[in-house]
Amino acid sequence: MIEFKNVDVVFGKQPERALPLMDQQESRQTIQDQTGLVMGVRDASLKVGKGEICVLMGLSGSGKSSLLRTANGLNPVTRGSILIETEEGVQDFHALSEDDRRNVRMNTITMVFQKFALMPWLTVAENVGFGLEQKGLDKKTVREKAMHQLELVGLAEWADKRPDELSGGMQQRVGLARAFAMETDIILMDEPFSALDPLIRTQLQDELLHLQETLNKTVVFVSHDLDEALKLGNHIAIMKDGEIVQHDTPENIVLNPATDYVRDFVAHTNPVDVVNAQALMRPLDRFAEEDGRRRISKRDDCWLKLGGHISDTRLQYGDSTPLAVTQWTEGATLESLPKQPVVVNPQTKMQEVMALRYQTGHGVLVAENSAIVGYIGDRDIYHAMLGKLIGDD
Ligand SMILES: Nc1ncnc2c1ncn2[C@@H]1O[C@H](COP(=O)(O)OP(=O)(O)OP(=O)(O)O)[C@@H](O)[C@H]1O
Repeated sequence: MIEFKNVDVVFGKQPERALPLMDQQESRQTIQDQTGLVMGVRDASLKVGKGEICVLMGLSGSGKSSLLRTANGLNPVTRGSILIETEEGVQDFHALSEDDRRNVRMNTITMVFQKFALMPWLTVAENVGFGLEQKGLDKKTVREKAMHQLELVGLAEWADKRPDELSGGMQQRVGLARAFAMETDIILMDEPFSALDPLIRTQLQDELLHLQETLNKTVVFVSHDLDEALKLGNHIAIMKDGEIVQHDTPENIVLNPATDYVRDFVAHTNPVDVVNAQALMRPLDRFAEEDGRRRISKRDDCWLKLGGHISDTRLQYGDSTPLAVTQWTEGATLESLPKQPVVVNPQTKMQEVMALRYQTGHGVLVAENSAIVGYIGDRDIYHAMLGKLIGDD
């Protein structure tokens, strides 16, 4: 876990001089004109839990890197604090002694940069093991750990080559392997894929998501690419002029932009690609209960009767025969579906939900841990298409 609490970053001599002006909400330009100081970040608060990827997003100069770099001491914190969960408990990073801070940097935090920063005179495996060697691990363990990480990123057979024999994408994979080899809980990533071709970039994003499934790191990831942010982030923090203007789930960023700046960012995003069943659905408690059934739609006189198991659940229109429901498995062919209501999991993408709605002729049910938790009808789909969040009537 890492938490940024009311972090201000000011560059220049005697940076505290900027604080009163910042508190008066003066603009960056005014602060610079009056003090000669550059405001990098103003009052940024953000918490990233274990297993989460938080993407800092914004235009060039919005303060993403300035904020990220406070998390391992590469940038000063002029005011505010950064709390980091370490083996010794939660620590206020900038209040620590130089030695303790070094320990946190060594054992808890790793950073991956845009440029691969590999040492050309070392082999690939030596590059991956470099930090571990600095930590004082013996040569055999270092080699084993390095090889394990190289296997994870599919580069084991390149272990004894020099970095310049590898393509850019492969070098960045080595960068990832090196970061993961440190086995730290927190990984900071500053535009790690920006220098790569689009195709390689997509592959590395997929690989990062795949690794994250098992490694469960706390990741703070800087990007200026909305598609990348939407794909990778459990949460996205959009920054403008040094401030976080919205910190939210990808779905909410797209469906409920907090300001015009965010709205402009997401204007060309198709919600179908981003929104999932969880965000689309209306939770069950939104539907009135009568005689042990819930009324799903007044217009269609549609009722849901929950059973102990999903297989006992029934959807009924008026007095017609109750319909059994069937669990949808991701990737199954739509054409072979019976004309029967389906149940999806909360992560199912809107695109698929719409296809299922169309194919089955019924609304779509959502289940989590084998219990129905919500329902997606046409109205919910229209709302999302119109950029409104579910339930805002
Ligand atoms: N070391 C520094 N000294 C002085 N000003 C700095 C320093 N680092 C960053 N800045 C300024 O702080 C502001 C925020 O920059 P920052 O690099 O954090 O933005 P960014 O959103 O990461 O942009 P980019 O995508 O271009 O990297 C900018 O005005 C920048 O010029």
